Amino acid sequence: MTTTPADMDVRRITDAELPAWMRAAKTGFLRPPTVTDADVAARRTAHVGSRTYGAFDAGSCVATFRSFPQELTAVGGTPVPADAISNVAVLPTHRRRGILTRLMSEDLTAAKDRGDVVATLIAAEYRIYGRYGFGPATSAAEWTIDVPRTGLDPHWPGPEDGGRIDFVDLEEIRKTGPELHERLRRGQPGAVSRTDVWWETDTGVLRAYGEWSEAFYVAYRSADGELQGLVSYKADDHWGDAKQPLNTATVEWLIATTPAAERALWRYLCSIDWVVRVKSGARSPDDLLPYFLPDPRAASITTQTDWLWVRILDVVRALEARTYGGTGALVLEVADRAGFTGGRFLLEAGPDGASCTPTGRGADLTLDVATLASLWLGDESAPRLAALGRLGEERAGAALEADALLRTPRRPWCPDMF
Ligand SMILES: CC(=O)SCCNC(=O)CCNC(=O)[C@H](O)C(C)(C)COP(=O)(O)OP(=O)(O)OC[C@H]1O[C@@H](n2cnc3c(N)ncnc32)[C@H](O)[C@@H]1OP(=O)(O)O
Repeated sequence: MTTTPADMDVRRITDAELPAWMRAAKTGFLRPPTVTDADVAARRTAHVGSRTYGAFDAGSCVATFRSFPQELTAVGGTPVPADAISNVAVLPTHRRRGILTRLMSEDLTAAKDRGDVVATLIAAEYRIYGRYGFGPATSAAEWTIDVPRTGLDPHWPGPEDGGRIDFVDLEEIRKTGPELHERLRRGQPGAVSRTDVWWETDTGVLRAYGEWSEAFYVAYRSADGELQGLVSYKADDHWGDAKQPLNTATVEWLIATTPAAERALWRYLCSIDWVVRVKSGARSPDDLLPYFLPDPRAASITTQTDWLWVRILDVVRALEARTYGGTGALVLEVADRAGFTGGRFLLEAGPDGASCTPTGRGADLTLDVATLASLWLGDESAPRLAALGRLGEERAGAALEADALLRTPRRPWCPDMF
């Protein structure tokens, strides 16, 4: 007889259950399910501070879910506490019986009780998370650069601006990377905090996710010696029939705190002997990258997708945490089926911040909490959402006013996958 979630044990796992939990997670993600003692030891370290849930049917682990504390940068630079969700999997033998719904409900309820302002995740498929109040809040684009077509001078010996570019070893990355990333994410709406475990995993200290191979790490320092950019990249080994090198360099991540550092690092990647293609990795859709090239068409977008999904758990704190593009007032009627944070709110916003209070005034705009997430980080256009029927305009002109307040001059960006 098919069991339902009500018959199952849905709870935090014990330490002894970690190997079975990992096997279920790998199976759900269609990865070879083998789990070694070394994998378990690494995962145990990686999970410190996490909330690791499982669903058990007659004692065997059939679903996995994990959340951990994170900070998400709001527009204007204030970090808000987030419940970051990852490792969501239900075995194909147990799908579509409501197990994810039960796990999500437990985790979001706990996050709300803890005082997290939002929950965050990167969705495997578009249609999974909207029903739980998540909306796509940032997007990502990946460019492939055809290096010979860029028009860049192949004789380039290094930055013209007095800065320098050097290889960096793993120890140095572990030392300087976190500090540079902190500087970046505090000024980048949509960016999330990186844990020590992230850096240890990236640099091979912690091998919790299977195979690891060392990337090339390169730093850009400005003329006065300040570290302003880091890139991690790998290269393949592809040669043409007539022994021409046709290698592709693939960026694992590139973080930069100034346009000069971005320019220099992309220029560097396009100057490596043997490399004829550079794949940029997931960038902001309005990244400067193509316009660093004399011929921007040499960089074509090869992937464009939604990226960070946000579930607002506290409308008042979320709207008060950010800054706005102008001064104005709007009444928002926010529907939240799950009951965490819906209601009618008066938003009185200005360039330095806002107040958001429950109100009895008539609504200017009506929207679902998931739609508010798409507006909150400044990525979406309110008139576009109105045209799609996702935003109800109760007062003529309110969508345009919302756009002027909420949308940002540069699009938000989350550099991380988690
Ligand atoms: C943050 C992350 O970790 S992203 C990774 C997510 N994991 C995966 O994609 C791995 C493969 N997929 C799975 O493991 C599972 O299918 C899950 C986790 C996506 C869904 O788990 P389930 O237990 O089947 O979900 P559940 O039964 O609670 O579904 C709830 C509703 O969502 C719908 N739904 C669930 N998954 C999907 C999907 N992939 N596409 C469309 N609808 C979906 C169900 O049809 C159901 O709708 P209904 O309420 O109208 O009947």
